[in-house]
Amino acid sequence: MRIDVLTLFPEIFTHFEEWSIIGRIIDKGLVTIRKINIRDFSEDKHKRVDDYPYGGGPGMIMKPEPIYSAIKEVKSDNSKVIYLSPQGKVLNQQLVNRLSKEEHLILLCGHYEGIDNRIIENYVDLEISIGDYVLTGGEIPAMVLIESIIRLLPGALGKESYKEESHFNGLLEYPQYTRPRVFNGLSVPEVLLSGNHQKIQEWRKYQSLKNTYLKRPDLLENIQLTDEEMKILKKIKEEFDR
Ligand SMILES: NC[C@H]1CCC[C@@H](CNc2ccc(C(N)=O)cn2)C1
Repeated sequence: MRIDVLTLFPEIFTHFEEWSIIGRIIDKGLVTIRKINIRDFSEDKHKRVDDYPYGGGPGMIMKPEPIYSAIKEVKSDNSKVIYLSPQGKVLNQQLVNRLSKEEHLILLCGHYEGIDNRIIENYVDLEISIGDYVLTGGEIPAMVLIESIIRLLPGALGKESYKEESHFNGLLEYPQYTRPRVFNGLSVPEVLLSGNHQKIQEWRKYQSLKNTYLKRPDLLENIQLTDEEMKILKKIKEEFDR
């Protein structure tokens, strides 16, 4: 997979590319990430990339030409141009899974008050939001998007491979514990020390359903539960809906 990030602040991505899992996935050659400085595509002698908004109003707007030239430079037939913005489709694992199958992603990071709408309307394939809040630039949302996607690439997660649950099968994860057995007088649930894998699996499924029902019941609307899971959920509702 190829990812090109169009940004005015390429330096923010330097450590990101070397950091932890991202660096390892890049070193494995599973993805190449390029930082394209939009300012390099500004034609005017002052290298302007922004200008005052038509119709007045606060702040500056990113000019369309430099962005268009940058997109044209990197775009090919199999490219998807993604603009990170609060107006985008809110990112979830389903969308991440879908994007992880793409060959070439071009991530456009906006800044200031916005980018000229003619870019969004005519050259952006997909607007994505990482959540309902506003940031100064699209760079951090771009990093969130990149990490969520590339960790799914085949071979990305080696020994630290994820379990199905943490891979977000739609339910929230069960509680996790490690040594010591007793910490500040708090001990680990006995079942996890029993070595009884059937019981451990049942306990974990119960905990996932309980966590999801108590913390994010909305997620349960979009999941097809098995008969077994429905039975467990019914028990949980009786227990907690007193
Ligand atoms: N002023 C609105 C808009 C103008 C153009 C630049 C964006 C960058 N900021 C972002 C980008 C994305 C998100 C998100 N939730 O994914 C939040 N913030 C902000």
